Amino acid sequence: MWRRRFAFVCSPLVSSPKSTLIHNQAPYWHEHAKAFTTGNVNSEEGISSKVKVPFITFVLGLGGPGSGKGTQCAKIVETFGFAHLSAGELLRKEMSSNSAKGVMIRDTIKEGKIVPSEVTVKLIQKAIESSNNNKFIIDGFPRSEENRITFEKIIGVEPELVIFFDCIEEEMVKRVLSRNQGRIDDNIETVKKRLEVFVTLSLPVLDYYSRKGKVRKIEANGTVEEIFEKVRPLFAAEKVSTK
Ligand SMILES: Nc1ncnc2c1ncn2[C@@H]1O[C@H](COP(=O)(O)OP(=O)(O)OP(=O)(O)O)[C@@H](O)[C@H]1O
Ligand SMILES: O=c1ccn([C@@H]2O[C@H](COP(=O)(O)O)[C@@H](O)[C@H]2O)c(=O)[nH]1
Ligand SMILES: [Mg+2]
Repeated sequence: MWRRRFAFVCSPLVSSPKSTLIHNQAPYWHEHAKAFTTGNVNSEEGISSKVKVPFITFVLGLGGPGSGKGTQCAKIVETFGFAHLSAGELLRKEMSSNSAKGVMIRDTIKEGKIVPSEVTVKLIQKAIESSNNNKFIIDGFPRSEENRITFEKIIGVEPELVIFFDCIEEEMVKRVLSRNQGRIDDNIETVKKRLEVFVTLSLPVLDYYSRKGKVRKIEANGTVEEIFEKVRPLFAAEKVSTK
């Protein structure tokens, strides 16, 4: 499957001079590219411009819990055909096993803390590998600078676009507490901790991408439709490929 996908993956963005592929790192895509492309790799320069890698969009968890990341990602998927990778969902699936790792994930989520980066990145990596899509919207990740650095080291790509759902705290808390999906972290104690983690660990990620000019802030207090009408133009813009 990986071979087949690599043969068809084609993003004008990543093969342009503006490519955000991180040369000198990129071990993950680089290794696959070497294995599955037909001689376009120049080993001295890293990945050549002809090598295709998936177009990746991150939606960061910088809007905080309940800011509407999952809801808006679902609409982006429906409208623009992205594959939705929710880091939180991947972790929740993994935690349902009673393995030591599952228990560790459960305890971490319950405390509103961040699961070790390697665990989350491996789950994301597996999800990308088993997908037939070539563009991914990653919801709620990276949660910290350490997450970001680990992702870039292992996966070897940077996001084209970072959408920040900026929602007032009162509204976020209200939404989370009425979500009613049985999540172990949807209670006031954990929400307070998650908000703290958001400010101390996730905001620096937003700062990092802001300095690179990648962040688009969406005011996320209105209705789902109102918010999506602000999201839509980001994907219609020339810069973001939805092909
Ligand atoms: N604009 C909105 N207005 C009212 N309710 C909303 C809006 N967007 C999402 N919701 C509802 O709020 C709850 C939280 O939304 P969602 O799950 O999308 O947030 P999230 O940012 O993914 O949160 P988390 O980080 O906790 O996963 C859900 O029950 C969702 O249906
Ligand atoms: O990259 C991540 C994403 C999530 N977590 C943990 O999961 C919960 C819930 O995440 P949601 O995105 O809100 O569904 C989050 O509070 C963290 O405990 C993580 O560790 N790393
Ligand atoms: Mg969510």
